[in-house]
Amino acid sequence: MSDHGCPGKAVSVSEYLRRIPKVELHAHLNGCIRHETLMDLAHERGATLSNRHFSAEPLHENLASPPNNGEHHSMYNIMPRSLQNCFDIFAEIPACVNDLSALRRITQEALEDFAAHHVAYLELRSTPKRLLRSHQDDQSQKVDKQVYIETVLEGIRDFQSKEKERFSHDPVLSSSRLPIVCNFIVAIDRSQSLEEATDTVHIAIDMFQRQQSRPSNLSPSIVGIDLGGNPTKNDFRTFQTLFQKARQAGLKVTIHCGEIPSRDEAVAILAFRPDRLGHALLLPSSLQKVLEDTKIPVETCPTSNVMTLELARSSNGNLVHGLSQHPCLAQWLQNNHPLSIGTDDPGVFHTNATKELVLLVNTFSLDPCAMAEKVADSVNYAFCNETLRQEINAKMREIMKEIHHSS
Ligand SMILES: CNc1ncnc2c1ncn2[C@@H]1O[C@H](COP(=O)(O)O)[C@@H](O)[C@H]1O
Repeated sequence: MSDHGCPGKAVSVSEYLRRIPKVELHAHLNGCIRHETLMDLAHERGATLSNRHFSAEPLHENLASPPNNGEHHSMYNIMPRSLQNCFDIFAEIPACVNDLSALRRITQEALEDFAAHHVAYLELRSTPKRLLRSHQDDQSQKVDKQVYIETVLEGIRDFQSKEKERFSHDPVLSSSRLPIVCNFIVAIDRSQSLEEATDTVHIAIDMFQRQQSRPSNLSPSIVGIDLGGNPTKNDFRTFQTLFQKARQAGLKVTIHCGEIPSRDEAVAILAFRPDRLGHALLLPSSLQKVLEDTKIPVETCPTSNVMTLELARSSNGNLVHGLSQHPCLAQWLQNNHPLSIGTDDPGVFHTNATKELVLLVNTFSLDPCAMAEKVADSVNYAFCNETLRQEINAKMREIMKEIHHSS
């Protein structure tokens, strides 16, 4: 171990980055679905998934010339995942996740996967939908969007109590990671109508206000509202008064921004001063300056950005090469802009919370310990209350010390 408490050569950088406690603030529930789960759900529901996007082959077998060194397989990705491909994929998922049991399963598995990568604090987001109670039910039997949110919250609560139970019986587990704490962000899909979005925001405000009357750090909470979905559809300004209303009710706001060049919309988003921004990629330089001056935290998602901006096309899917072409990350890192590092859609982009950090460290030759600090700092941009923030922060620092001692 070196003097400042960071690991020496006892563990590899990727193993060190796997062990450290993480904060995930940008993950879409239906983007987290495991490949096998999607296949199972499609099979059970008689849905057909397109071969182009859901090939059953393991990823590296799709490589034209797979790299020899196994360690580097995960740093390549040549599945077609342009922005359009992503939204084609999202259009196929509702036929598979069409009932509450599927929703329960994907919620449990998403938490399991983040916990396996030592995520200590997670803000999961999802667009509430009208689903069937059971996929065998008649199409007319759909439950409302509030039941969708309640089902996800219940799934989180169940997972957290199972974690608590496991941690109380397993001292090895307790010394290796923290039990995951998860809150929920209600997502608005911008391709939906204003009427649909209004309905969702009203449900979110109503549930949020009821939750305020019985505060608890043990139960998952609705903490914020997000605008996402296909950026070529609609505009933030269509929904702005709704976001204003949500903010007045006390919900935090995060907005997807700059996934395609769209100057006027970006001006309006920045003037609104969201609590966080998703991606913030293709802003004109004058607006990048506004972003940096206002210090609005950015939820950056490295693999997602490389794929949707198609930055690895010329390098046979080499993510490190792709990320080195990122329009703003190098500058944000250099200027110490507030960042959280997210997976976005781990099921779609074949990524996980560890891989995102390895990719960043490899691309920008970062010190892994400085990376760990940056990740821990990002709890400061979480939408949770101060008590919980401080509690998680303190626990993360404590377990980081233990990891440094044993590395
Ligand atoms: C690739 N970058 C992205 N940009 C914008 N929106 C995205 C996204 N990735 C995911 N979503 C949004 O999240 C939904 C899937 O999860 P939920 O059904 O809500 O759980 C997508 O349909 C889209 O609206």
